[in-house]
Amino acid sequence: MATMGQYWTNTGSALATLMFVYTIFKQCFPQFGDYLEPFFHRLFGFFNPYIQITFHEYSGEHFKRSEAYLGIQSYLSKDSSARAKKLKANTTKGSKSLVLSMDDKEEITDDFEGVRVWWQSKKEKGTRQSFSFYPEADEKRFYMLRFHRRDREVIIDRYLDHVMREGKTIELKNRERKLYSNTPGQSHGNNTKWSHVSFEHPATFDTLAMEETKKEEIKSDLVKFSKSKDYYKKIGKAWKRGYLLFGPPGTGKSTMIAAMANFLEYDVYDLELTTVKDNTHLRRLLIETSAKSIIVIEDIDCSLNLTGQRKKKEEEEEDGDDKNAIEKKMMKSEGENKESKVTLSGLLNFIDGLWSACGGERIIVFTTNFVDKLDPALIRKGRMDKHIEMSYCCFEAFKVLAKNYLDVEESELFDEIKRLLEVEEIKMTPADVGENLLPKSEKEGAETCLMRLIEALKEEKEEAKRKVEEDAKQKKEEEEERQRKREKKAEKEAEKEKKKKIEENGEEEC
Ligand SMILES: Nc1ncnc2c1ncn2[C@@H]1O[C@H](COP(=O)(O)OP(=O)(O)OP(=O)(O)O)[C@@H](O)[C@H]1O
Ligand SMILES: [Mg+2]
Repeated sequence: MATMGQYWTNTGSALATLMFVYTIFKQCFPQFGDYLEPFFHRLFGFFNPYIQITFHEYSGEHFKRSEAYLGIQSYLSKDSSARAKKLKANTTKGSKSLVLSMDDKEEITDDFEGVRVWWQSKKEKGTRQSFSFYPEADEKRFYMLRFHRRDREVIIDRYLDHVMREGKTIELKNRERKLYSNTPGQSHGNNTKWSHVSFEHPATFDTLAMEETKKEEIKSDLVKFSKSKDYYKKIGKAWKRGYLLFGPPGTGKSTMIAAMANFLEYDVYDLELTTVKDNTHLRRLLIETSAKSIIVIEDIDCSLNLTGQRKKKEEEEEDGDDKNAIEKKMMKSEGENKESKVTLSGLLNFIDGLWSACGGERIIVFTTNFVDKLDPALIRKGRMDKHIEMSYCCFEAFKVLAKNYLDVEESELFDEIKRLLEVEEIKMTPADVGENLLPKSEKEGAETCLMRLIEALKEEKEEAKRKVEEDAKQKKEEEEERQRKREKKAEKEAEKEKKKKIEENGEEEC
């Protein structure tokens, strides 16, 4: 098959001859020039049935590289690296890897719906006359697309869209993902702004300790969401989804968020509500988030006074450890957010108000240790669409951790661990299980670590037993104390009654 280059050489010489004849003719018979020009144009068109489109690297605005050029570069990178003989390797801003593209004057073909097109990478000298230390800066690069004029419709209507779409997908895949936070250091007036670092958390669903079925369910929910742009449009809903992750500390809520972000290749916005000044500031931060991102609010139960009145009432009825933990968290958050005026309704608007639809393809995640303490309005379905309980380590989750930490899939010690977790129902968080499995020195083998875990589980059992006994003892003491108080009160009442009667009798005698 002749390349476009060869074709062009042949056609080019025919056209050059034609041009030469036309120029001579115009010089000899200038009076006929105007009449014959359209005729010559048609003749040129006859010899050259190919149409060409150029895509320049800089389209003029603020020295910004043209989106179309970058899209084409990404699109062609996959074919170029396989087929072009001369390649250029570039690092693009925000890209995590080298982008390979064809070098200048290289040509590759592409086929689409049975139509063949030719792409060429070209450069031309700029028109600037001044001397430059950087001759390259004076060169204008562009891609040239050529196709037969009979394919015009396919190319204009569908192929260019296809190139842009595919190019964007490759760009997104190559981009360096970011972790944003609204830290007080980055402020604008009184309002904090997003600042970012590159997102490099290694957690994945493979390393996440959780039942396989639950993991699969979450993964397919995420995939369904990420592919449902048209569906959300059809049902008239903004393209976003809310997840509520709840469970005790150390059960993997934050790890799950990282796994979700890595799975979908989304950016993460870690929103610290306590540094948000008011609802307007919250809205501004929302508008500044990009699509394909997860917006996270950790420990929503202790973010601001969102659970306010309801919480106070319930806390009065609360007993035991939960109460102390919440009080501590609330006191901490109250100290932190004296300045913040974000309200519950402001936050609800953030999740599903009119502004929440800008950008699209966003996941909002709340995490909490105390799901029962949250206002039902905040977590109802439609706002937080999926509630995921992160729980203590089960045997299946332990096996994932054993594989991650020790590369062990089978061991005689597994039976004992299974018994402790399933029969004895010992509660240990994946964080604690992981800590026990982590080799503490070069010499420690898998068996030592598994033994340590067994000991820790047994200790945990003893500890739990002791705690139950202590709780029972404390309850008993409290009950005795209450009983003593009741008796004391009754004694006082009786004495009062007696005194009253004596006084009444004395008055009668008088
Ligand atoms: N399900 C899990 N799978 C794998 N590792 C886990 C899991 N849960 C906890 N870990 C390990 O324990 C550490 C703490 O977990 P993580 O921070 O995700 O817990 P958390 O539920 O967010 O806790 P908190 O409520 O205190 O924020 C992680 O660094 C991770 O290594
Ligand atoms: Mg966490």
